[in-house]
Amino acid sequence: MDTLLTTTSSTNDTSIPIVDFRGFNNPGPTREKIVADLMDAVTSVGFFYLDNAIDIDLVNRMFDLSAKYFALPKEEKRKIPHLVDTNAGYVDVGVENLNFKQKALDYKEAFDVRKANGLYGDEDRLPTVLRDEKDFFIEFQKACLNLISQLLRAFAIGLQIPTSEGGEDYFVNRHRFDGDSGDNFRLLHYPPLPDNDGGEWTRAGGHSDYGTITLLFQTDVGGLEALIQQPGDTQSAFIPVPPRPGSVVINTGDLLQFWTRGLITSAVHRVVIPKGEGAKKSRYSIAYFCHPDNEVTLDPIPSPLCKDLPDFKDKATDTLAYVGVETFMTDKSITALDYLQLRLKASYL
Ligand SMILES: O=C(O)CCC(=O)C(=O)O
Ligand SMILES: [Fe+2]
Repeated sequence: MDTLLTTTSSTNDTSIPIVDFRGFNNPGPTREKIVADLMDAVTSVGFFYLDNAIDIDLVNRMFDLSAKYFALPKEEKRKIPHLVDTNAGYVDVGVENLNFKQKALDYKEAFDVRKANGLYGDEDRLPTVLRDEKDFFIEFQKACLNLISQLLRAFAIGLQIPTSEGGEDYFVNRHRFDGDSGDNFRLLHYPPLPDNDGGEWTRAGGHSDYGTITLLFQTDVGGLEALIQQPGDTQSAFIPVPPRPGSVVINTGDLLQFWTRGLITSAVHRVVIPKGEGAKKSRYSIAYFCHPDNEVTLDPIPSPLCKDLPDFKDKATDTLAYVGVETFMTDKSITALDYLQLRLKASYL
């Protein structure tokens, strides 16, 4: 599995912005440039690659562990089934369909760990292979959370949140490290399609992410695509987000879109089955879905950049209509936890 992050795909032919995070921790012109680049990326595309952001050895080790977990017999994995109430446990093939409007089901399996009750979730609901590596598991999640808190600061700076409202700590104060939230750490495996299966499958149906931001680690097998409207184009189209070795893919989720009245985009994305021989290869990915503390609401934030924007309902509804969840928009004061549950209930069988 050491070769997982060596890839022959190229990122040259994608319009996904690439941001170098080196130097973010020192206030000054480099940091200002990084913040401006991030804001450009999330207000246009909602997806970007972040270079020099996380220790890639940790990521490779987590992929090794993930492969070990998914290699377990199905009966073993099914002993800890996913429960929607806690959003934790094993998700079998076809059980979660990220786009319930489309006919094709998601040919993937996943293991979800929640942040409540400690970083590693509910220990008694961790399979032995993961429990044996508890310290590493926590170290990895801490590395993700550390990167996330830097990004949350970057967005608060970029959105010019007034000091009286918490300034650069605005989002960090609502994503407390030890708070209970919908944070979800997810190992994903897209197995090769069996020959002559006859079913109608995709890898992950088109959807937007439900939280604040998502960190996504990919291996050498591509297939991730984001729905984007390029400058000058009248319509959106899916463009590839190929693996970029050493880099993290980051996308902004629905909550940032609601909070900023649509200034920040929550792009619809999907994972398609590669054509030809590629379909015979497993794809592994790892996601850290960052959510605010459960009680935070979807109301707009105090940013001068979005205070005069029209109600974001139309733009947000566009995204949500794609997956069929538009009705709740009449009530923006629902909490992040309510919203998460609404989206989960819509996607699980
Ligand atoms: O596996 C991937 O690359 C993306 C998965 C994804 O978008 C999700 O689980 O929300
Ligand atoms: Fe996603």
